[in-house]
Amino acid sequence: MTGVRVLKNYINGEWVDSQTDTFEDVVNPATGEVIAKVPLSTRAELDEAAAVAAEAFKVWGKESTPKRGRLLFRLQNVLLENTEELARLITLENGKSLADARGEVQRGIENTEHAASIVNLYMGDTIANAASDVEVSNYRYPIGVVGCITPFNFPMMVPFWMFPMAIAAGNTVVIKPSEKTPLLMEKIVDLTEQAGFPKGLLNVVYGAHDVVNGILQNPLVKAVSFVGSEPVGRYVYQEGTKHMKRVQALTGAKNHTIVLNDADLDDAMPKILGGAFGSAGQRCMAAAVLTVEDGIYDEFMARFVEEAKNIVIGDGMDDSTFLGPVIRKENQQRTFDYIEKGIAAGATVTLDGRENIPENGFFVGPTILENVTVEMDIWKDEIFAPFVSVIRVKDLREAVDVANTHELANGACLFSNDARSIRYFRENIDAGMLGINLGVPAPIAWFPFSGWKNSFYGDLHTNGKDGLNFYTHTKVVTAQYNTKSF
Ligand SMILES: NC(=O)c1ccc[n+]([C@@H]2O[C@H](COP(=O)([O-])OP(=O)(O)OC[C@H]3O[C@@H](n4cnc5c(N)ncnc54)[C@H](O)[C@@H]3O)[C@@H](O)[C@H]2O)c1
Repeated sequence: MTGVRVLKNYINGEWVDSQTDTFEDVVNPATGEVIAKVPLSTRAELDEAAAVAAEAFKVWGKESTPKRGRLLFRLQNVLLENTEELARLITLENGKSLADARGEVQRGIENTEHAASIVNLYMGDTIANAASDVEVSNYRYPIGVVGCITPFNFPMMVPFWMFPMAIAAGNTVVIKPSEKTPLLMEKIVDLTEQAGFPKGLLNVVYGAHDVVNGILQNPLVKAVSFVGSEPVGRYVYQEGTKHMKRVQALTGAKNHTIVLNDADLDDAMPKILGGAFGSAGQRCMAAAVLTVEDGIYDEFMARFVEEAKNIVIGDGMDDSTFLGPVIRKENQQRTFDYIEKGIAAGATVTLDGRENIPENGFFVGPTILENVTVEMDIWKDEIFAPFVSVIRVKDLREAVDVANTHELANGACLFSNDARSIRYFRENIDAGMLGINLGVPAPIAWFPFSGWKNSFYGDLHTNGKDGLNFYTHTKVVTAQYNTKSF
């Protein structure tokens, strides 16, 4: 393993070599070049990280809420000083354009700010007069060690949905970033050290199935926050709850974007292109299916295809790039296979992502298939690539029915300026995150984020006040003070 840097676990404030004999390549998807090796940490290393975090919790769990908030505000400041370096690191290992990476960094910073702010406001509630002379208070306490498992597609934003809020609430953390994008977490750890994080507060191990099982089965881990694909999220939820953990699992998506006859195409077009092809379609809010109303279909498609053809493909490091690569060669091949599956099932390829792509790296051009039906795999499966399935619908009702047929109901978008249509959409669509005249509604730290049906398993969502609730448990104290005798 000469020449390529090998990442280390981060346990109790120290970088330590993994004793594993299994490593994976960290690859720049724009070039195929191996840029580092990541260990698949052993179960013993995970257990050690959990034990260290449990020890650190004995102190951190008793710290005052202002102190916890201040630590996170310090982290926020350090992050603000390093935004460009963070964005470049995201692009290097994930492939997304620098513009997308910069946006991701901002959202991570906002999540830190939100966690730091909210913790002093929402750690309990009181009813002063619940009954005659009776006061009821709901006190919130941290739950202990939190396990965080994150995906490759948002190596900064998703960890920041989790660990700042967990730490603000008084917990300690073992985080396992995706083995495909581990470099960003290494940088984040450096920044937490600069911010003054105490030893053991945040620990990092790597790997996939074995180490995730370690997190799910270790009795010291009290809650698990997962974001990733549906099959893995389902497993994490089932295995975690089997081991009596509190689990939230945000999983896959197949978001439908509805374009109605009255849509303002000048406004809608760049947003839909961004939703479909931004971050190479590797977003849980990607516009994977377009349902377009009959009356505007031809005009919309003519413009959409023409503009998709003009998208600049290349290394995300180049500021002019709009569409970077997908994460791995297998993902590229899998996407090409879906084009063939679509053709075999009767769909029409309007724009073929196998054509006009750079030779090196794992690129897929903007891909558009028409005449798609809900029986086809290209509609059913989350392809997670710059691949759009288009369905012509007769009206909004049909569009909503199509979207509601899908089990991966993370988000949905509507392009219309008609108030009645907007209300019908909002009231009848079965999805968690809605965009009105927006291609992709970005997660906002101050609001919950999660989908419906199989896009989310668990009870309490990420972000917003729900985030704090997930990382705490309550003591409700009912007290009678007998003040009547005063
Ligand atoms: N709902 C959301 O908010 C949201 C946000 C971001 C990403 N996602 C989803 O994440 C997916 C893309 O990320 P990904 O490809 O990294 O997901 P993934 O499910 O392959 O991996 C997610 C995490 O699980 C681990 N993992 C992988 N295989 C495992 C296994 N067999 N057992 C245990 N752990 C395993 C990975 O190491 C990683 O840390 C997409 O499905 C996307 O929709 C969802």
